[in-house]
Order: sequence, then structure tokens, then C-alpha cells
Amino acid sequence: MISKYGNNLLQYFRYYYSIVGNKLLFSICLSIIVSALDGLGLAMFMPFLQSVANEGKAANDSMGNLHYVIDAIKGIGFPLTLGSILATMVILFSFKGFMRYVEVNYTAGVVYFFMKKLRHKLVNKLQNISYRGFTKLEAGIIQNNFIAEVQKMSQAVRSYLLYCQAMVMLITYVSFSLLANFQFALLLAVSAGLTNLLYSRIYKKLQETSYKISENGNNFNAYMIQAVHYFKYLKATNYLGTYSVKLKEVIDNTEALSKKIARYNSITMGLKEPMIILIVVIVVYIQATWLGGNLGSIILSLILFYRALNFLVVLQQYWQNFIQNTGSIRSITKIEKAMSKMVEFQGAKEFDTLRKEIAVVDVSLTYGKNTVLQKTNIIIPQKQTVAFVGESGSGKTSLANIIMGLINPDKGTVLLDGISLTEYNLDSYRKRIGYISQDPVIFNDSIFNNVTFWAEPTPANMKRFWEVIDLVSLKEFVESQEQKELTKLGDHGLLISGGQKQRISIAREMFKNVEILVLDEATSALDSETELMIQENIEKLHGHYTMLVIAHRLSTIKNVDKIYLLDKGNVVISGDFENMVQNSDKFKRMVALQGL
Ligand SMILES: Nc1ncnc2c1ncn2[C@@H]1O[C@H](COP(=O)(O)OP(=O)(O)OP(=O)(O)O)[C@@H](O)[C@H]1O
Repeated sequence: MISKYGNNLLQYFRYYYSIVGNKLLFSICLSIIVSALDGLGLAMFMPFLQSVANEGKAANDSMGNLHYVIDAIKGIGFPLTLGSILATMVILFSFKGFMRYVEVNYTAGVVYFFMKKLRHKLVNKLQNISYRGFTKLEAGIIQNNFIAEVQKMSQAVRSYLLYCQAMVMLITYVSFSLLANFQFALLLAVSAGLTNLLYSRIYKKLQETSYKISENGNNFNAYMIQAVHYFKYLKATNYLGTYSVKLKEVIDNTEALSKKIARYNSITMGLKEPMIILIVVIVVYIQATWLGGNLGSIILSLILFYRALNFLVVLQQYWQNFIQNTGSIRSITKIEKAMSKMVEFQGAKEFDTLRKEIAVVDVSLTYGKNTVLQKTNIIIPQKQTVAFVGESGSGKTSLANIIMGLINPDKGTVLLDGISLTEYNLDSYRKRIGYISQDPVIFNDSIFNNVTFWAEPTPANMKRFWEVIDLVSLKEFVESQEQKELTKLGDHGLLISGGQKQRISIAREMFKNVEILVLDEATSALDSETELMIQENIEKLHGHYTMLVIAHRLSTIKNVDKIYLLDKGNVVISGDFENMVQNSDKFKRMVALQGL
């Protein structure tokens, strides 16, 4: 909702109000109570001083219109003596202390509530976007917004609330001092307002710089993610040096912007104190020389106003802190908007089980001008194994993505037992899908957690864990580890081989109790002995799962029920292995090339 990002207090108020609701108002009410108690406590100084001067009898002629307070106290029959005034001050300030405690606590609660809600909202949005939408977002932008910008948001909301509190304090003190001495306070208020104009230029610059820092953060994160992901390659090829230069460029840009912010801060910090003193001196001089007036009321107004001016300094500081973090609001609002447009459509029908078949009917898909699939038709009967083969880029993975509901075809449909996939709740469908990708997914956690996806280590889960570990021929490996199933696998499975990674990911899908298994070149990084073992396992699974295998190694699909050969998005031929060898020269060539 924040799109124009002026230095507009109300616009931001609406933004925060839309998230935290009445909590924001309540926090401001608490500030009003605290400042009113403080102002009243200070106002009691004057009758106190006069009471000392008048030997115990309080007078109120120096309080300006604040004498109503004293009148009210007298009205309820409270004797205004030195003792009662002192006691009232103690009570007022003690109560103020207590209310301040409540206020600070409550504000911390509002910040906590805001941050929790914001973070949950972001996670929900990420969870609900479509895969196709996700491919359009950059990893750096996601990471930077979800981690660094959210941190800045927390700084911003804190500063904003403190700003509101300081604003309430300021208004209260100004009101009190106006009551004490109208002319004097008005002069001070006008002068203070004028100085604010000077600062508004600086705030504008701060705001622009803040957004630039957020954008740079996106770039930095994108480069960092890739540096970590491709570290081995960059190191082995000595590209790391060149890459570091790029990283340092982004770092230098960000630091230069931070320096700019620090420079603006130093200007405002340096100017504040002398400016206040100058205003006060000039106004006191004008009041005393030309306007005259009761010295007592000037002193009271001065005390109140000096406090108010201090809050003006604090106010400006909070606003500055807030403004220098507002880039995050803009950045996060932008990514939230983008994610809202990418929400995945979910049908209402819960997927229970596949009874007959998955049918791909006349499916076409294009990416820009690139036609990836053309009127493709595929049938995957329940509990049968179907394989896609074809050259790189022929559309095998795209087809599998469509079957998993990750991308929608431009034309045609996927039918589950005759019902369109679009009618189903995709989450319920995917709960029944196991996916073993080309790049095995390994979490930096124990073998047990990797396979069970953080299931409780109950006796039943343990039993099942060891069963699937045995099934993927990892039992010996796990048992040979010092910490057995609790052995950590490192980032991206750094501590195990490519083949072991794939077996762990196969084990995870088996543990999940799926009924549809999609294997995307799952055997590509295995040595021939392991490849044979996995092939045997696939065959063992044959008949138990509805399986879709995307294979380059034709040895693994020798015994599947049906093979589809894809070429430039068209199914050129299908049949079982023997059939294909006999009827397709292309397939025969592929088989010969692999020495089968
Ligand atoms: N997100 C995307 N945006 C644009 N084009 C894409 C996208 N994903 C795939 N393509 C294009 O679609 C075509 C088919 O890709 P796909 O990954 O389905 O082929 P494949 O047969 O699985 O290839 P490989 O065997 O190399 O994995 C390719 O030309 C690819 O460039």
C-alpha cells in the first residue's frame, strides 16, 4: 500500500495500522497518559517554588492558565501546602514511572506482534506462489528481503513507535507551556517549526539512500548465494578472484551509501543542540525585552518548553532512524505485491488416491517464442512405470513439471482418473508425489532427519527408517558411521558422495509413503555398480508405485512398462524397450551409443 513514500506520517500510520490495528492506538494512548503525568508533575514545581518563597502558602499567579490545575486541586478540598505539593509530585512521578514501564513493555509487544505477523505473511506468500512464479523471482531478492530487509523493518517500526511517543510528549509539553505563557510558547513553537523545514531536505535524501541500500542488498545477496553454491567451481577454475572483485564492487557501493547516511546524520546531530540553545536565547530575549510578562510564568514555560525541545531533538532522531530504514518497507511491499500476483490456483477437490491412470491430453507449452511441447499425449497407468527419453531440451522435465502440477500448460490438460488436475487441491495431490531431482536435495542435518523429514524418532519411525535405508542399499554405510543415523551430512550433502546423496533422496520419498514417484535422471551420478543396484531397486518398486522416470541411462529403464521418446516437444514413438529398439532407429542409435 505504501507506493509513493513521501515523508508522510499518516501514510505510514495507515500502513502500520493495517497490520497491528488498534494496538497502535493503544500504544499512543499510553504515551499520552505518561506525558500528561510528567507535564503535571513538572507544573507542580511552580507552586512548590512559590510556596517556599511564601513560607508554606502556595500561590498560583505564575502558572498562567495552568492555575486551573491548582484550582481543581483546591476545589476537591486538598490543602495546598508545601508538604501536600511535594507528596503530589512524588505520587505523580511514581505513577508516571509505572505507566512508563507499561508503555515500554506494551510497545515492545507491538513490535513483536508486527514482526511476527509480517514474517508469517511473507512465509505464507512464498508458500502459496506457483513454481512458475517462483522461477521469475530472483534468489537474491527473496533472501535479502526475507532476512536483511525484515531486520530493517523491525528497526523502522521501533523507531516509528518511539517517534509517535516522542510526538505525543512534544505536543503535551507544548500545550502545557502554551497554557503557562501563550506568547512565549508560540514564539518557540514557530522557531522550532522553522528548523524542521531545514531537516526535511535531509530526510528526503536519507529516504532515497535507504532504498538504494535495499536494492544493493538484493544484488549482494544474489552474488553471495551464487558464490556459496558454485564455490567448488569458482575455486577450481580460479574464477573466485574475478568473482570476488564483483562482490567487492557491490560491497563498496553499499558502504559508500552507508557513509552518505552517516554524513547526513552527523550534520543533523551537530546542528541540533546549538540550534535549540539559539532559539531559546532569542525567544527569551524577545520576551524579556519587548513583550515583558511574569518571570515565573516565563520560567515555567521555559522548563516545559526546554523539555519539549529536547523531545523535538529526540523526535527528529527517531524520524531519521525511521526514514533511513524505510527502504525496507518499499522493498518488502514490492516483493509482497509481486508474490500476490503469483498465487497458485488450488482446486477444491481433495486428492485421495489414483485408481486408474494419469492422462496428459493434447498438452502444449511455450516459453516466449520457444515451443517446448506440442499437443503431447501420454498415459501413465496406475502402478505402472513410464519413462521419458530424448535429447537434452526435448521437453522431458517440462512434461514432468506439468504432471506434478508445477506448471500449467498453455493448452490441453492433465487428467487424474478422468478429472482435470485443475479441479484438485494441488497440495493434497503433491502429498502423494515423491520427486527425486537431478540435483539431489540434501539438508545440512542428520541422515535420520534427511530421510524422515524431521519426523519424531518413535520406534515405528525408526523401524521404517531402517527399512527404507536398507531398500536403497545404504544400511552398511549408515551403520559404519560413528554416529550412525545421527551423522550430519553437511551443506548440500558436502560430506557424502553424489551416489549416496541420490540414495538418501530416494529413501526420503520412500519414507514419505507416496504413490506417484517421479525420478528425474536419478541415476545420472552413480557408478555402474550402484547404478545397477538402484536399477534393481526401481524394479523392486515397479508395480508398487505409479512411476515416471526421466532417464538418460537407458539401462535403468530396460524393464519399464512404456517408454516415450520425445523430440522437440513431440512424442515421436512409444512402446516397451524391445518394441522401441525394433521400431525406432533413433532409439536404436541411443541404445547403441550407450553400449547396451
Ligand atoms: N523456466 C523456463 N523458462 C524458459 N524456458 C525454459 C524454462 N524451463 C525450460 N525451458 C526451455 O524448455 C525447453 C525444454 O526444457 P526441459 O528442461 O523440459 O528439457 P529436458 O528434455 O528435460 O532437458 P534435459 O534433458 O537437458 O534436462 C528447453 O529449450 C528449455 O530451454
